[in-house]
Amino acid sequence: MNKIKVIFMRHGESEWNQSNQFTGWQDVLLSKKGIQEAQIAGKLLKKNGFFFDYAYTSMLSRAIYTLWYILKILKETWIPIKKSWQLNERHYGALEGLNKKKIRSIYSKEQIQLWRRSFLHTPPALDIKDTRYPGYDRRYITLNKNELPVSESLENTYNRVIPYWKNVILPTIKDKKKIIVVAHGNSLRALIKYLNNINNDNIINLNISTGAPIVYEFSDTLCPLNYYYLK
Ligand SMILES: O=C(O)[C@@H](CO)OP(=O)(O)O
Repeated sequence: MNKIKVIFMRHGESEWNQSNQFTGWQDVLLSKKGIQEAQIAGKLLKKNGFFFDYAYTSMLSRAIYTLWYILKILKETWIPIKKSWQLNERHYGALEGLNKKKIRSIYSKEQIQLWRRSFLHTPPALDIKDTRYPGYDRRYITLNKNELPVSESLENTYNRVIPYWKNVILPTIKDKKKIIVVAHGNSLRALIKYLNNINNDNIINLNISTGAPIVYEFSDTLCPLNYYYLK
């Protein structure tokens, strides 16, 4: 059986990963370590003979820059790159910008863990008058009000990522194109939940590392088989 390999990758470490702040849709840059992770990932992909016809990423700089570093190393900066808000990190609502450890003085560790890793719990919402509301960001100008989040559970994230996977990414794979998807911890958790049929209780245990390429293998009829981190 001829396996189809698709690369999924979470962006390299961001400045806010480093300072331990909730990030979500806030557009922060890669840290120095994050840039190195992206470059190492590019070299690893090159060494393992990967090449791409098409790339997918989010509207957020940390994912876009990660992809650029990889494509630069592969000498494939010329391939089409499709950037979409559906691949963005989950919106972290009013938590965006706050320190993940410091909020333990306000909320219990268990509550924070449910917001961060459960499927159904939604972090406290942003007020739409808040300057962090994505409606004020020009890059989301084409989104209607229902699509602009004020906070998202993993379920809400899943509900935008999976239709995008089915309607946009999958047809490209069916068309025999080699693809790479550079996205975020929670948009990728949603995607892997779907592909691996992980139930709502078990998804709490799935974490995705920064800057590490994941090889996802599909059968020639596009049935999800398994995945592993490229070593
Ligand atoms: O802050 C975020 O946007 C994400 C990813 O860094 O955090 P978490 O690991 O809590 O989902």
